[in-house]
Amino acid sequence: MNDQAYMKLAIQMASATIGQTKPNPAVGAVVVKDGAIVGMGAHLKAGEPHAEVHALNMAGDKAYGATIYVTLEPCSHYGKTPPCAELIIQKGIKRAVVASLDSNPLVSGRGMEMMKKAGIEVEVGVLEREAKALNPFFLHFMREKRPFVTLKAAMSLDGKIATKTGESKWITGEQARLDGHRLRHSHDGILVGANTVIADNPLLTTRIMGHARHPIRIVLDTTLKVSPEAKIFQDDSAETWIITGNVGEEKKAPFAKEHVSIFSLEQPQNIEHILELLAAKGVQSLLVEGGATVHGAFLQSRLFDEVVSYVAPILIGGKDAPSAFGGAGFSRMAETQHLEIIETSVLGEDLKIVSRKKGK
Ligand SMILES: Nc1c(/N=C/[C@H](O)[C@H](O)[C@H](O)COP(=O)(O)O)[nH]c(=O)[nH]c1=O
Repeated sequence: MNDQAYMKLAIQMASATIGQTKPNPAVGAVVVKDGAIVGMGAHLKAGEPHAEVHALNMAGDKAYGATIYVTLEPCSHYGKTPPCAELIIQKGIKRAVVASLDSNPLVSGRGMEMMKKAGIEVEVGVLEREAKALNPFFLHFMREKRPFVTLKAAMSLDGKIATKTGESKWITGEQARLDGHRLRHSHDGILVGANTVIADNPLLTTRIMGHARHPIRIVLDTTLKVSPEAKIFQDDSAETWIITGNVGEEKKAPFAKEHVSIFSLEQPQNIEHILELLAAKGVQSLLVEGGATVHGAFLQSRLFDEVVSYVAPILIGGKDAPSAFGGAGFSRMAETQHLEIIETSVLGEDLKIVSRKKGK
């Protein structure tokens, strides 16, 4: 087996732990000595040993003079566990092959530096793209210090998300809706506007799939006009946050529940401030389910990274039927937001289109 084959194995192990290592990235490591695998491991849970520790423990004294393959640059800072770069040095590893550098500018390259200084032969970039695809949200969050934002919309062929009377159940079929729940599972937070809560009274939990993680439910409601009777406040199977303006304590009182938190912002419609607040609360990825007004605000701010569109082969029509992106919109073609389609798939009778801003 060559470097790529061992790195592929490390990537495969890491891919099996995606979601369970939060807020840490999924990482895999393999230790090879004289052409034989003598240690392998993946980071399993935040606060527990990193992938390199598991692999090196399994290798024991065979680690001396061996090669280690890791999907992410070994950590160089004292977190909950001692730095892996130091452990790699102590164990006498001869060569370190790393797929991708840490994207946190504060530590990027430091682990490599430490190992190089200790005389270890280091190499970066083997299967880098595949390794980065393991943790798009974590890498983005470390680099941009704000959540990775996915805008999700389910629409008709003519781009409508509801009829002119507000009906929307259902536009897309079961498979597309199941896929939408997988998006909920993989994101830390799900955000909707007050109008969606009032119109749909959604639960916003991850259902219709196996072991599911519920994202934190976040409602943008500048004047706190939603009802405390809404499902997301009555149902305590997931946390619910309201981001609002400066509203009086008496308005907040009816929402006082264990799983409900209310955050007031000076500018509750400022997407940048909203994302700063969520980043400070450790939200690394945010799924925005709309509706049109909220999607319009994110479009105007251009602070989003991916758009997931589920398109159903139905025509709704009507100039008063809402399209997926409301708000002011752009007046000139030169201002429009360009994306690139990175994935399409057919789900039942519907089409799923995943687009990203260029260079994401
Ligand atoms: N109307 C459609 C969608 N509408 C999704 C809405 O944002 C809202 O989440 C729904 O009311 C579902 O809420 P709950 O969490 O399941 O209770 N999403 C879809 O994928 N297809 C559609 O046809």
